[in-house]
Amino acid sequence: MHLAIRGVSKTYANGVRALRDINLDIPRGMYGLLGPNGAGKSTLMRTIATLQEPDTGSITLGEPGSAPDGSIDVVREKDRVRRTLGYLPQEFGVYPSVSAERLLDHFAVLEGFTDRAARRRVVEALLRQTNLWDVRRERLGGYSGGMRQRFGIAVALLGGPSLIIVDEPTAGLDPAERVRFLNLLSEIGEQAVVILSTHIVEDVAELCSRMAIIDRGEIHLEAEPLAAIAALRGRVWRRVVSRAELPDIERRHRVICTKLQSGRTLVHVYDESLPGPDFEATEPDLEDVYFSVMGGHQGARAEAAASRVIS
Ligand SMILES: Nc1ncnc2c1ncn2[C@@H]1O[C@H](COP(=O)(O)OP(=O)(O)OP(=O)(O)O)[C@@H](O)[C@H]1O
Repeated sequence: MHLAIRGVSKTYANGVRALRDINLDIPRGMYGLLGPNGAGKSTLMRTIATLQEPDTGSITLGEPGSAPDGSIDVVREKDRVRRTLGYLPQEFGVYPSVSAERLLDHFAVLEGFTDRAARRRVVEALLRQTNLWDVRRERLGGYSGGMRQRFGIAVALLGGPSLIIVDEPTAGLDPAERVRFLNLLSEIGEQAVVILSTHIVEDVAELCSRMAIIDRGEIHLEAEPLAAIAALRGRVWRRVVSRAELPDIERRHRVICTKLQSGRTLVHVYDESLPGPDFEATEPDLEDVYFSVMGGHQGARAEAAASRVIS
């Protein structure tokens, strides 16, 4: 499976240009769509999930190289997409007084599992896969945020989708739940196209073999995270500074980001060579890539663009 997005644009009635000429190729596996609040992630996710239409552009789901009639036109053939789509929106409601097992069984009926025995098997398998089997009889209203998200994934997986869209799933999860949720996603990514939309850099760093960075409706980088990090190697320098020194550093250097580390301020700057005697080389990570791109450091951008692989 492969999702091809070509020239997709969307302007809302209030004049906000949420998507500007988006072009992406998304292969099987975990794909991270990373960007800040308001970047256009949900707009793109809802468009791929057939919940809204773009003003222009096309989206195609199919096997790479398959006959054109074997692939699905996502904008025009909504019913076909919905049959093979699992979508976990940013917010979803559950019936708080119903148990996970009953509600999943109900959704399985809607999904077309009319044979009772077959339906029980599917529901059990999904509850086990999402690690909810032991709590299947508890009311959903008592579930934690992470348990709810895993229940959402169980619902999304009914019917064996080949395209799964997960919009900002880890916001608000505690660290243990987050790891459990990401592990579940990576397992699913072995069989399907999974698009994870998030503003959390670590989610993408830990999980995704490919990614795009989106801001203000535009794609600023499409790359393999490891290649994008490698492209920055030798160009990121660190220095511990006092808060008073910071404005001067920001004036004189291309600051990628500042972090607090055990109460001290740590600055990362972008430069082709050692920017000064007080700096030392540091191993770049995906946060450096993200903030370099968002900060518009041209060098970083050009380098990262060179690592771009169009599949
Ligand atoms: N229905 C709508 N009508 C008008 N403007 C909208 C609508 N939905 C989103 N927008 C605007 O479009 C832009 C992109 O929003 P979108 O929700 O797609 O971004 P996002 O990256 O998902 O951000 P967030 O994480 O905050 O949801 C924002 O400026 C937002 O205010």
